[in-house]
Amino acid sequence: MPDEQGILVIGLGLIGSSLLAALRKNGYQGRLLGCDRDKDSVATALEMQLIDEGHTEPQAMLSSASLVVLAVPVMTLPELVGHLAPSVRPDQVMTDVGSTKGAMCEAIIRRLGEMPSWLVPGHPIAGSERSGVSAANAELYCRHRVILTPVDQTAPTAVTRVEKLWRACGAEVETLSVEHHDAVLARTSHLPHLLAFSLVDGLARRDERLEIFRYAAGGFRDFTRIAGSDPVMWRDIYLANRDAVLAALNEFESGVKQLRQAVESGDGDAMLSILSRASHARHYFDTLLNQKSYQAMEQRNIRYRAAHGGKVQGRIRVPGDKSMSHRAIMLGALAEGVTEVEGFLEGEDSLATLQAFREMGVAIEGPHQGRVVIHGVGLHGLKQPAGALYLGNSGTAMRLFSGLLAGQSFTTTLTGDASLTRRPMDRVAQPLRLMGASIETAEGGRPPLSIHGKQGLRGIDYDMPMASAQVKSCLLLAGMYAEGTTRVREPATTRDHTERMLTGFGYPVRREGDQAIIEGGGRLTAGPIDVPADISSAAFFLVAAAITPEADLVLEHVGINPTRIGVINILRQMGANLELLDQREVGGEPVADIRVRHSRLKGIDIPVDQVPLAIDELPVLFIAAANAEGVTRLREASELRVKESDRLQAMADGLTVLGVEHTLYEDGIDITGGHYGGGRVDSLGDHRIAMAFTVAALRAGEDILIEDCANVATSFPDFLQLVNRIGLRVEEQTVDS
Ligand SMILES: O=C(O)C1=C[C@@H](OP(=O)(O)O)[C@@H](O)[C@H](O)C1
Ligand SMILES: C=C(OP(=O)(O)O)C(=O)O
Repeated sequence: MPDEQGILVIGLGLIGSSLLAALRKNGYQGRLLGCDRDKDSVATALEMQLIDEGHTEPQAMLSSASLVVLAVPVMTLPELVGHLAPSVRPDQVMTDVGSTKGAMCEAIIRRLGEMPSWLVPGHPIAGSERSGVSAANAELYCRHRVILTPVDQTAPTAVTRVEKLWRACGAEVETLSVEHHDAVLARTSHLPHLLAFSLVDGLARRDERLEIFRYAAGGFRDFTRIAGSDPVMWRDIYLANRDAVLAALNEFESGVKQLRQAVESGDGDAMLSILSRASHARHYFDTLLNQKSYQAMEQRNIRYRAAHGGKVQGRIRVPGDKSMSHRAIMLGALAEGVTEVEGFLEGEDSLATLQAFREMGVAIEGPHQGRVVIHGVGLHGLKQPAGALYLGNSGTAMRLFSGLLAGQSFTTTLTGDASLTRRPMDRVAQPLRLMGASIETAEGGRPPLSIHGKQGLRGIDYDMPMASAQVKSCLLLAGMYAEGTTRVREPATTRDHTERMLTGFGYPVRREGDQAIIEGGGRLTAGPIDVPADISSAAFFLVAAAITPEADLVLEHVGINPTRIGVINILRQMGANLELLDQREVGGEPVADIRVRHSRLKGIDIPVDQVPLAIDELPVLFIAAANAEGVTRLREASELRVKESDRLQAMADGLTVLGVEHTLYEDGIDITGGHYGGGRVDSLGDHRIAMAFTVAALRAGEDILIEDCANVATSFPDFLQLVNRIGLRVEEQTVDS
């Protein structure tokens, strides 16, 4: 709570009186004072017990408060500040709530010569089309943003006191410069209001009998709700923020022009490209608003509480393969024709890839229940995106994009979240430079990456220093744009989805021993893609069933590409009871239903050739090892240290918490199986670590709390529902951090 000696709110409209209501409700103990020129508003505020004392003259109450909130219209604010300034004491602080800041500050400077140090310009981003003291709402600021725009003269202590005021009402406080605030608000608030006013006015004037209102459907209602707002207030906003509003209007008009052209010429693809980009952006905005996206959730801690024990029984299908989902969008976008994808993974990683192609002008329908339709633009049809492409948490996306963007005629920048920004990108930047690409990285070869177009790539012979399907795929994609032949040699077999899918799209990739070979200058032809369930997601359930007495589980339609089945080979070698049922081939990829039952596991030395084939499944295989008899040894797995987290360290730390005996090495780990307990482990924001420790709870002596699990949404959005469905008891807790 603010430690103010009385808070005075001048202006008892919705904003001012809601602030009073919120302070009252949240337990502010000092005196609340209110002032409004309209004496009825003062009387109502007293009656509603929003204020302890009220008046129609601000001067009369000024000395009784240490903090004053000026909740009056923007146009009258400079005059009021000028009028009160001579009486302000050094211990007093004032703030305002106006929705434009630049013109207000200028007008105050004109009156007073400079901005007073005690005035903190502010703007709560909250409101409603309702107005007046009787609409006061104590929740109005809860989880809403308040933007403060202090200037050079503003006293930092004054800013801190105003921040405290708003935080006490549940608001999130942020600071922006005056100019930045006005430009952002012009786009996000002033422009939409202007459009709503104009649309209703235009339609209503043209429709004498006001038929539109009789037949207006939800769309009209939703779009025009804000046209009911206070006209005087909005006139003042447009007078005050003229230049920024005009700039926003210019951008809007050029967007409408594009859409108009598409409608006029009947260009369905152009329409779809604009509409689907907007629709997706709106849904994305919704998940941010509802705190559903992991990026929004990252601000808070999503914690899993996994009860110890539980059973594993049933028949489930885990979501689509992440590696194939990324590649389906990429090749579909670059193909000629329309690609229909089934089984697409609607996780944040593959959605980031999808969004990036929309930003490069590709029309994509969906995803809807795993179905995506991509209107390919051909190998040379991508358009330069307006800004950097944000690839979230996805190493696969960033590395594969590097290859295909190196072949474009425009320049792009690739960025990602905090985890991706720590991951090594030199492994792709260096060989791409050998092909003639021009790529800049941040220090240490980390993202962001800037990839300059028009470079004229040439094929190379490349010996990969590490077994990485991402590097191999990056170079094969660049190889399509290169002159001559590109050969990539891998030190151990890695997943070959790129090669298979390219071949499926009519672009041949040869295999000679340990080399994948592609010729430049070909083309891709669209075709349907059926993405099987992801064996990396299935792995959590394979281990869950293998370690749990009486378990019997069937996982449907799982991809069992030979370059991905390390987890099956390793578990079988440990003695697991796995059956591959109804093996079949779907769209060039082998698929099976996998039945797993409990059996006694024994420790093994994991064969090194299986490491790349089980690279993402190793964390959960450590849990199998913790439940096996004897020691399981892993070596030559230092790649685990450069994934979403340092997975060797993250797993070792968690195993220590549970009391599982182990020894960590630079490139591996020894784990001795046995009984273990529970405790609080940290996933370090890594989805695979979070899910591995969830599975560990099945055999733990006590519950396991897993911190920082929002990231599970990147690869396995329904994980919690599925584990609970088969018999684990895991609940999600949200902890504000
Ligand atoms: O090509 C791919 O789709 C992937 C390759 C692997 O990475 P590396 O190539 O870095 O080993 C794997 O860990 C990642 O989850 C997906
Ligand atoms: C390593 C992984 O993904 P990426 O490299 O795409 O971030 C993973 O999913 O485990």
